[in-house]
Amino acid sequence: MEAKSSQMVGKTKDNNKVGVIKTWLRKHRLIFTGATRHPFTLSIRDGTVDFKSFKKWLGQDYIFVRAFVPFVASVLVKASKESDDTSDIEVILSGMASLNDEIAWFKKEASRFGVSLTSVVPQKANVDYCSFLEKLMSLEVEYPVAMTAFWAIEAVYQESFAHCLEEGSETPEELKETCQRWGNEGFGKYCQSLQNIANRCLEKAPDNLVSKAEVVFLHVLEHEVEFWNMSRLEA
Ligand SMILES: Cc1ncc(CNC=O)c(N)n1
Repeated sequence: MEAKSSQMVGKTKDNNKVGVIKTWLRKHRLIFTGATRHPFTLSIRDGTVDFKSFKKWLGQDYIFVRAFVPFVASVLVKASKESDDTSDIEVILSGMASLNDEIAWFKKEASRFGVSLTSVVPQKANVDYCSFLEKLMSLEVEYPVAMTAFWAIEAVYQESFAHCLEEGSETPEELKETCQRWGNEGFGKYCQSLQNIANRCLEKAPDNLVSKAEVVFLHVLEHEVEFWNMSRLEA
């Protein structure tokens, strides 16, 4: 088999076969694993999680999700203008619909855990992540770049929480619903659809856009790690 450098970017033969995103996942595997196998989610999986940490994450994530809605709406607008495939809209719209359920779920879950969502103060990592989203909402950000960010944001949660439901995990009963929300098979398929859309866009995109999207992907991973880090109680 011909060895191809994993550093090769752009339209190599390999990219066209496995997709740009797969090549990035290989190239940046350690960083991706840092986001999807974080000590916080691993502590959920092994049952040692501190519920205070969980509550802290819950309150912060509610704020994030509220900011995520207009971001997804901005991706929808870009798709309606720039996409050559009408099914993109349907996938993005289904994501928006689940965010509607998700907001209701956060409210229910917060009351179950005694977290007051109206008094949550956004922490620095959250503010930083939300302003990153804000920048991506700009009309100047191209559809393939925004789509890559969208996929990466969803994929980190999917991979993280699916791991908490795998055979051998000892996730506490009270947290299984949370893990199900992002770790279920349907959410996995939705993330795969987002990845397919991003791949298709990236394959047609000029090299400079592909590089830009790769940088955005890495930024998402950094923000996700910082976001999980917030659940540390001393933070
Ligand atoms: C910080 C963060 N990243 C990704 C997600 C998952 N997307 C929507 O729920 C989330 N809830 N929070």
